[in-house]
Amino acid sequence: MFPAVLIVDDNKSIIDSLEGILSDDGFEVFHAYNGYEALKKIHTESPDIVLLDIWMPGMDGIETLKEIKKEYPHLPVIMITGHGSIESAVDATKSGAFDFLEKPLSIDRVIVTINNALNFRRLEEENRYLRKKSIEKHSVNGFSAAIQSLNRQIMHAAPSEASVLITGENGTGKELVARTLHHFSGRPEGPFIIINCAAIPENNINSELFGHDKGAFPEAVAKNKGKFELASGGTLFLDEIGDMNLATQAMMLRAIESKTFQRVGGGRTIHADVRIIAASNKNLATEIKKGNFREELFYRLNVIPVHVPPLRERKEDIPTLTQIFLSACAKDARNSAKSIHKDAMALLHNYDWPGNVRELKNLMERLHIMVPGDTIFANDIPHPYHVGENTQPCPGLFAIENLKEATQQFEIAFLKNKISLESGDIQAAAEKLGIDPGYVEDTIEKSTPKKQDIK
Ligand SMILES: Nc1ncnc2c1ncn2[C@@H]1O[C@H](COP(=O)(O)OP(=O)(O)OP(=O)(O)O)[C@@H](O)[C@H]1O
Repeated sequence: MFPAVLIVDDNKSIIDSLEGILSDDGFEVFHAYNGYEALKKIHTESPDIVLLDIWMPGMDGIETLKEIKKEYPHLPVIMITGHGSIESAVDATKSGAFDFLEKPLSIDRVIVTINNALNFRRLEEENRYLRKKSIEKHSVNGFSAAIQSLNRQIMHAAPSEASVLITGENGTGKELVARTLHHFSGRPEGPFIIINCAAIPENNINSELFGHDKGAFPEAVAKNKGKFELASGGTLFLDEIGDMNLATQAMMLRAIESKTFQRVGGGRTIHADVRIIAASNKNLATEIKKGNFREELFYRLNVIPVHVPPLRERKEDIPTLTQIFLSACAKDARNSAKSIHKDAMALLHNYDWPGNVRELKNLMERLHIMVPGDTIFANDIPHPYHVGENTQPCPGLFAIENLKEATQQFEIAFLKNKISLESGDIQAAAEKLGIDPGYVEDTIEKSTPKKQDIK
């Protein structure tokens, strides 16, 4: 398909000559003699680019540009200016014009500028597409009340410039929350820079955070920007902030408070336009009491506290997350997503997930690869996850010397396991085993110590 260009000029001879040149170069060309007509043509012909004269009677080029940008913010517009009207052209670029061309028009420059604008538009579209994909990929998924409330907090906190402190166990999704905050902030186009505070080598920390000038220390053979500077215009994510040493905490506090810093070996004060988001899996209040964390820094970071609960406290999210991860694996591998049998799901439900969502995601990736069929059954789930199924059903079974007692112990463990696979539903477990639910209930009840039995 040929790119379509709309030329807007009240001067017929300019339209004619541009139309001739651009048609010869393979463009589809439309024209309009004034701003009103241009807006209509954009609506009916959907051009890929507009060449717009600044000086026109009635609605002039700048006004037309503003109207175009209101409705079609991504449509590139190149202004055509008379000789000596550079100031208006600069105004136009401030109002969203891609570039300007000065009369008399040079054919080469017209073609180059149009191609630049089209390339830019293509890149922008690609960028928007990738951003959308990335937002989908980075959504904090789950229908539990806890996740719904977390998403509401994210939406409230994101547009503000205030610091956010995210707490939660490993693998609960703290980095994901930080990325989502950045996506929905007022600076989504800016960089998202991560500092893993637990992983920076102590001897290098200043330079890592604030950069260094050439010659600052023997290894500094060239100037280097630190993470603070790299995050300018975007978000700086301080992961595992609880592991930052006290001296670095003091420097960090100074930089956050003054919004300025200096490179190592550099005298110049650099302004940092950075939004701070921090995360910790440690209880910082406890760390303050122990003298490991600066109280002032805590208050600086904790302007908006956000807690991500562990997966064991929101097990109702497991089916949704499982499905999302299996679909993502299938999409990456370009094959179809596997489903999970309900016995396998019961196992996932019984497990406590110490590694939280990361552990669930890793398990799904493994099962997607290792399970040959379309369905993941309970016996496909690796053993550590068979909680309640008890690979060691009755510890000490062989130490029992009485056959009747050993049989009873085994029976109890066996029944408990089947009940847990049915998510606690005795009726369903009994039905599967083809026995009377009353019998199952009695057996389990007999095995449960009564209050008066507990001395
Ligand atoms: N609610 C969720 N929906 C979808 N994916 C999630 C969710 N929560 C976490 N994940 C995924 O789980 C993995 C671990 O999450 P993340 O790295 O954000 O955890 P974390 O709390 O920052 O971990 P750590 O404390 O170890 O740094 C990531 O791949 C993330 O995309």
